[in-house]
Amino acid sequence: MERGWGEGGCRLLQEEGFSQIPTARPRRGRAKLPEMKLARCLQLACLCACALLPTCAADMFTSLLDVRQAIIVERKLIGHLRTYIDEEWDRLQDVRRFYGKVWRLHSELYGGPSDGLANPLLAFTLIKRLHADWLNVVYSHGARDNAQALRRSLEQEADKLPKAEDVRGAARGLMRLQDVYALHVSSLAAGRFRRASGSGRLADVYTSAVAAPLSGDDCFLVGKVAYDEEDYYHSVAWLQESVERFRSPGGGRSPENEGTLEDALDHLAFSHFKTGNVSRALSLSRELLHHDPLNRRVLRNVEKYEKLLVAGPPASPVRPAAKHVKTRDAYERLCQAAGPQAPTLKSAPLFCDYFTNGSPALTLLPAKREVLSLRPLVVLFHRFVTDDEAQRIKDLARTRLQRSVVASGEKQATVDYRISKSAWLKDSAHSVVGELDRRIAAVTGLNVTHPSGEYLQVVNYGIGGHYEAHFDHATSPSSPVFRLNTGNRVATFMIYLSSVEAGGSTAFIYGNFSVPVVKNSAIFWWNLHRNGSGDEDTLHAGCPVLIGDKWVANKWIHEYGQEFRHGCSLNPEE
Ligand SMILES: O=C(O)CCC(=O)C(=O)O
Ligand SMILES: [Fe+2]
Repeated sequence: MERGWGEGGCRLLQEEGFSQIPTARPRRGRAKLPEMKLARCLQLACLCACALLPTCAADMFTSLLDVRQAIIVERKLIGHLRTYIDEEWDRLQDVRRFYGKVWRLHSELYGGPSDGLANPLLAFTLIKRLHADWLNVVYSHGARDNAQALRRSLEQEADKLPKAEDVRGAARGLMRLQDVYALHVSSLAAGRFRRASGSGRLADVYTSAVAAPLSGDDCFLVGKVAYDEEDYYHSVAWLQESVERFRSPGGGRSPENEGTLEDALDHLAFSHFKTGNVSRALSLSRELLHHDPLNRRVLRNVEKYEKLLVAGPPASPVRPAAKHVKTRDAYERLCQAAGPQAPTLKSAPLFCDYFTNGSPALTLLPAKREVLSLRPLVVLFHRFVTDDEAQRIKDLARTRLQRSVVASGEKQATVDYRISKSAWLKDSAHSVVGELDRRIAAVTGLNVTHPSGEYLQVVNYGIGGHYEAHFDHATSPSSPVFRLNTGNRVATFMIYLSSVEAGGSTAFIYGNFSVPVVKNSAIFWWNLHRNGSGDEDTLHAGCPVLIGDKWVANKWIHEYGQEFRHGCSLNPEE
């Protein structure tokens, strides 16, 4: 929960003389003023409802459980769109019938060899048509009624729709996966999870049964999120993909798109300029002028780029410096290769055994213990819970999940470096919680009843969900960890309640190993030395989940209450 370093502030872009793209661009063909007001009201109504409901669509991207709810919403919308299409289809069939009738009259009777108007019936119907029929067709309420019904059905789901913050969070999740797993962006946009190997060849990191390629507009949105945060390293990569897709046959305009080829070219050009690649900024801006020759801002930029242009190799974008993870390289290496790394294996006398810890509770069914590391001491317990117990715990947590927080001074805060939702379960929630407490007490030999042990914290990760390098123990005396008045968190017992298809390992940065997510197993480690000081070797992280729905449960055990169970010592090495 504690971190030794703070967050960087944010800065407004002020580039002398160059015109950046205005941020609030109107979206084509959508949300005219009254509708915008309605959408705003709906958002406010949702905010009020969210304050009252335990689970709401807020921060949907931070938990896969909430993303699953979005599937239900979209399924409903598909039904409403089907009805709309059917109704509109019938309406257009009627319009077509009217068109056919009038067209036939003109080609066969009015324009024919005999004078059609000589027939008073034809003269009458012409007068009537022009007085009423045409107006009824042209000013029909059918189209409006159908569109209104469709809008109403969307508005009914308003409180369950993702917010701008969710789009940003989901896009940031994709960029995180790109970085931590060194994924090749073109492959990712094509729906494949591949990494460039040393020889430059692409190797599959994960092969998915169904490829889900992204459109030019999908890539535009990811690039735009990066662009808006002045992260031109990511915006260049994603906007380049967007431009290529928008340029390809059939990749152009669609009613559902947020952006166009011109938007992508505009943002990509400026991103290149910002990363020092003026020649690319110039060529893209010229391409943009083909589509939008009178764009004064782009014309001005082209003039300036031409003046700035110097011969020489263009600069390539540099990945933004890590704000949070000082140990980023080690962290990413460990996330990419789950399991013990070579040096640990050679030096440590690691072992596994059946372990009773002298406890009668474990005599008949000993724990399957595997010592993963000696420094820090990390022990894995295989099959610590059953499938049913894991399911029960997740079900209990489901309705209580809230965005996870971390200690920030004396308070708690949501941060980008921990993306998950979590819930606290008391042992009164269900007998299974108390049963797990008893089992944890038996294998650790520690007192885990509240307040010597915190309630069970159940965590569900979101899109690219992770928890960057941190200590579980408090590193500052003002930390909320001390609110229980039972000292610091002396040990952690963490249970994996799910498996994942790829990613999501627990990486011990200084221990130089990572523990893959193995469903129903649990890991235990001491956070404090026996003299009460924090053990820096326990710096650890939850790697981003690449594919899957990761659930863990944390039991944090405090110092007080362990006096006769875990001896103290003045030796700082112990
Ligand atoms: O999810 C993981 O692998 C680690 C989680 C963790 O360290 C925590 O919740 O404190
Ligand atoms: Fe942790």
